[in-house]
Amino acid sequence: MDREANLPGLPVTSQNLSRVSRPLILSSSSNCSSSSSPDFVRHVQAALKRYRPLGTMQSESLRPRRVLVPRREPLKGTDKSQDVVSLRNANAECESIDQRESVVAVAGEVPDDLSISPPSVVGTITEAHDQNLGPFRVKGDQSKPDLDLNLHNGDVISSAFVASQHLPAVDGPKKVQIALGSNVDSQKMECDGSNQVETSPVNDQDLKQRDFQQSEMLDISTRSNGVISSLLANRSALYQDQQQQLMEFIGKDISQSMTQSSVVGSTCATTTSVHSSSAPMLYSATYCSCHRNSGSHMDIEPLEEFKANPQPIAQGSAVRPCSTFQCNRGVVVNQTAIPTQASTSAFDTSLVVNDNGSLKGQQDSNVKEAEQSHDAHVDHGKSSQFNDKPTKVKEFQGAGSNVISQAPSTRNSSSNLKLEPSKSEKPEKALSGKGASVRKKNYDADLFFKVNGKLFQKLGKIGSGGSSEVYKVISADCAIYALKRIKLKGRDYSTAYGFCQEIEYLNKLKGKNNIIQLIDYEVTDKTLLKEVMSGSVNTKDGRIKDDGYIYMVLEYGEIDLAHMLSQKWKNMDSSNWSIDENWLRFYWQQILQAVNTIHEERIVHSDLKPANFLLVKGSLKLIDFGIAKAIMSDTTNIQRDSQVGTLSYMSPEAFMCNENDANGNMIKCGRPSDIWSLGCILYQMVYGRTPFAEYTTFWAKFKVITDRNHKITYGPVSNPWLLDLMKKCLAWDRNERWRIPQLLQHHFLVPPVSPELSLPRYKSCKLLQLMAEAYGNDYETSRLFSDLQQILTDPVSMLSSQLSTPRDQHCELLSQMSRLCYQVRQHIASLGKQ
Ligand SMILES: Nc1ncnc2c1ncn2[C@@H]1O[C@H](COP(=O)(O)OP(=O)(O)OP(=O)(O)O)[C@@H](O)[C@H]1O
Repeated sequence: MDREANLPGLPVTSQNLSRVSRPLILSSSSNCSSSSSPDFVRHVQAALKRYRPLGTMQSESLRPRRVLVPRREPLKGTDKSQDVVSLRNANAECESIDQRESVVAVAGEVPDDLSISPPSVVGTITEAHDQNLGPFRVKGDQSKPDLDLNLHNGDVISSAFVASQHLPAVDGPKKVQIALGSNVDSQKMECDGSNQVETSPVNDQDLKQRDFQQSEMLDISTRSNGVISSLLANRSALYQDQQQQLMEFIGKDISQSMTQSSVVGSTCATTTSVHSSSAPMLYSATYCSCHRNSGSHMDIEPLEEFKANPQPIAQGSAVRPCSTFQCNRGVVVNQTAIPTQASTSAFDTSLVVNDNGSLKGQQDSNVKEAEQSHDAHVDHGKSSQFNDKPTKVKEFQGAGSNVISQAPSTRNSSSNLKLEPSKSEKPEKALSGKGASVRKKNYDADLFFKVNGKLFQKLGKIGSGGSSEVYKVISADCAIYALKRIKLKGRDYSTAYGFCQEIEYLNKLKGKNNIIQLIDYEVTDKTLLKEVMSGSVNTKDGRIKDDGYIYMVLEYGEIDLAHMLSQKWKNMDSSNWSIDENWLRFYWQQILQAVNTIHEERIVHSDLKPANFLLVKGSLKLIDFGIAKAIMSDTTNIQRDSQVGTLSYMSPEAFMCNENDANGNMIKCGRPSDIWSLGCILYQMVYGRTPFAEYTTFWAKFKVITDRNHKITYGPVSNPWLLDLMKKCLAWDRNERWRIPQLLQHHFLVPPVSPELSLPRYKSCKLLQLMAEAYGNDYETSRLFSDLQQILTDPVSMLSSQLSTPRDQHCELLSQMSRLCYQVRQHIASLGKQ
């Protein structure tokens, strides 16, 4: 497809030159014809008349088509001849990319209650992770130079063509025509074989295929239908309306220049031409917005200062391959709506990209929804030039150091790049309940999250929990994070408070290296956050009606324990499995340490399960404090309104929370409840299933777990200390469960030396020494002695911080001692009988 050979070069005219300085390159047909090749314009008009009946606009917009016809024009004051620049799409590349993209969401959660080696689950996550780790290259049509993408499976992938290699040396301004189809499934769009960027004369067919999707965009065809003047008037009005909004938003007096731009916009009317010396930037915009939203229109508009002070652009400043950057691990990231240095290129600063990536022809109607959900295809109104530009520049210039700049891409070049203001610059409602202000998105919400003004590009969905979606994202400085997004709308207030509390806990736990670290967060409903943070939470009835999200930027974890476990079991030959004790010790200790950290902070997690331990750079870290509770200073338990947790890991008291026990005391949850959950996790690590996995319904589980006489079955294990450890955690009576400091000293983690060698340990207690000499070879007796020894010699480590007063703690120690003495007595007695 070398149609560029056929593209007639435009004659170099003074009008062409002057158009370089025209800010909004939205010249009317008449302007076009006067300022450009008359033949060219006639072509355009003829084509539009023939192929753009108004009624077909939407249906035609279904077609993701074409067309980049960048045309070089000389700079003002230069005498360089025009060149035709061709940009190509590579459908093969698109296919590759999209195939990978379809794998994005594979890393979902595995069931909490993992049974041994469920292959499908294991396979899914493993593949996802493996693939994530393995960058691959997508080579497209070899005839098309330099498509060289490093991609991550599961990532939202942006391709980058090295446009500069498609382009002749850029000597002057370029004219670019880009058509983006829309209304098409994005993947289909991107793979659509017709999505070729053709370099061609602007012929009828091209124009026919050009998609003018947005009603407020001036469509040339409407002009051809004789309504141009009214549309122009509308357009001008709309544009002024936008300006008004912007002015309100940024509070600046830009009325004069805005008026000017409005005038320019309206008189220039619509054309799909961009004249700039910085064509790469245009491509960059094209490329960016085309990513995923292949069917998008893009409106490009010059920045205000450019309009106000049109300058020809020096070539050197024009070619700034900054639209995409390649970050570590081969992730290609585009820098979509991120203009670079404002000062260097008038074209840069002139870009306003409206990426109306609606899939099914939705326009304004879907904006609200799209804004609510970044997953939806979104209309991206970008008004960066007026107020957000400095921020954006600041935000992303920081990325430079780690970035391998690439020339702009034409990958998704089925763009319809329109150079006019558009109503599609959708306002983004500030999501606060009251006083919602209107601001405009200056980024592609389909590709980016903005948290506290910082952009994070989506690389893929990691998983979703009961209440959230978690994405892998990359920041401007190329750091990978997990971004947890919780939708507030429709939730009851207490749940929403809980989510905000998670932020509170994570803030409190900052710097603790076995807790996932919160990098940044934003609660769009400021009132809600304020209430939680100030502790003035009055549980309101009803549900949250306003759109609102909680965004949490977190350290990124490679894999969670649930998936590690299923992988482990998958790798074992199930007929001949035996647990790897060192592996178990290694991770069990980390689990204990993580939970110890929060217990020391008087936080009960309440939802401990393998999926909530993440492997971050080789260490397990605890996540998901969504239902965690702080223990009030005057108690050892937390108050819960309802049963919470994940069934398979819920303690008996969590099931019976707030009920009365046999003595009429209210059953409460506290740290022992977490210990029970840990016992379930340990059990699962040992046997590959949770202790009550065979009871599948809620009621069956409820019944058996709350039955104190139910005996948990333990399969044989080679190490009796391991068995003992599980029993210590899964004692039905919460007072009998060991606390974490004890568990960290348990002989499974700290194996005892042989009885003879351990005798000196008992030196401090003659009674124990005597007993150990007599019965030390018996496993159970030596275990009991060991526990007794610990209470006697190191009671401090046994003190439970859950007990508020020293007296309670002493009583508890004595109770434990008497229980142990009783057990020793019983056991020794039984030995005599054997
Ligand atoms: N920091 C992170 N890094 C990588 N993956 C993460 C991270 N945080 C969460 N995930 C993944 O997302 C999943 C859901 O996260 P999380 O448990 O925090 O959400 P949730 O909505 O609170 O879920 P739940 O239903 O368990 O309460 C996790 O199981 C994990 O696989």
